[in-house]
Amino acid sequence: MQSSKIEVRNIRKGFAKDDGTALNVVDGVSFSVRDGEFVAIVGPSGCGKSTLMNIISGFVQPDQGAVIIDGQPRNKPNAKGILISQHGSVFPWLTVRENLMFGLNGHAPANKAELADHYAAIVGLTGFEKAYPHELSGGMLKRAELARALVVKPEVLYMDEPFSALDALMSLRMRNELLRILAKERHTVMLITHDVEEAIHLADRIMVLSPRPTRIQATFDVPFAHPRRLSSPEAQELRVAILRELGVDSYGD
Ligand SMILES: Nc1ncnc2c1ncn2[C@@H]1O[C@H](COP(=O)(O)OP(=O)(O)OP(=O)(O)O)[C@@H](O)[C@H]1O
Repeated sequence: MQSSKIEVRNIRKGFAKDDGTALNVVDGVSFSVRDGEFVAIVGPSGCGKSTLMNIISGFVQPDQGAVIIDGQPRNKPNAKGILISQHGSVFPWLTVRENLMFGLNGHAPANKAELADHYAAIVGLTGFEKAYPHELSGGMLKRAELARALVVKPEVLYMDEPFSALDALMSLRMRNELLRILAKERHTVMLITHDVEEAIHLADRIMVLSPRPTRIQATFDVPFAHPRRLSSPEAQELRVAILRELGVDSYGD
């Protein structure tokens, strides 16, 4: 039997509104993620996806419920799980290499630099190790973010709309890059995305969240081997089924 890497148990979360009433956001969400599994979460805008991800990665405390990682309750972030958010997290005052070295404790400085350059190379940033974030294009910045997350060898990668700021072509390139890296270095991944196609391209399983207060409305396995052909009838059928759950009629199916 495969072990559970992440267990999310009946999470509930609300926020206090200015008028003193409560905004109920997450309304009893439970699921588990296997070690090495890639799970994508899609849901309507504002339903509570980021709140749920922030709770699972330990940045926000739930009002009720628990997150269990490797059998241990999780209530604060740690280096075993890295969150890549849509806002980005590289330090603008550090170079690419320095950003990558930042999270590496317990290594000699020369080893840190070597590791940093290795991961810069993995994401295709060779030659830009000494560049500052403002000198990079949007796509390169996302690569730097990804390298910064991977260099600490996280057991879990939490990705909240990581490629949403990129144009369609660059986003597709980044997905392929991510799949290439994951084929070499297996991580457990949780991805939040608006993009159903992105979820079908990348994930082993896709959970559809309901509108706020959110619950899991449907779960779909993605049983297609990589590399995936998103234009295949099976992938298109899955896309239509997921969009239907999201209340969107798709044409051309
Ligand atoms: N710290 C907070 N304080 C008050 N309200 C919050 C807080 N964080 C989130 N919310 C509210 O919770 C709801 C869900 O927000 P959240 O960002 O989790 O949704 P989302 O599904 O990720 O949205 P989007 O699809 O637009 O990225 C929103 O109505 C938001 O205003």
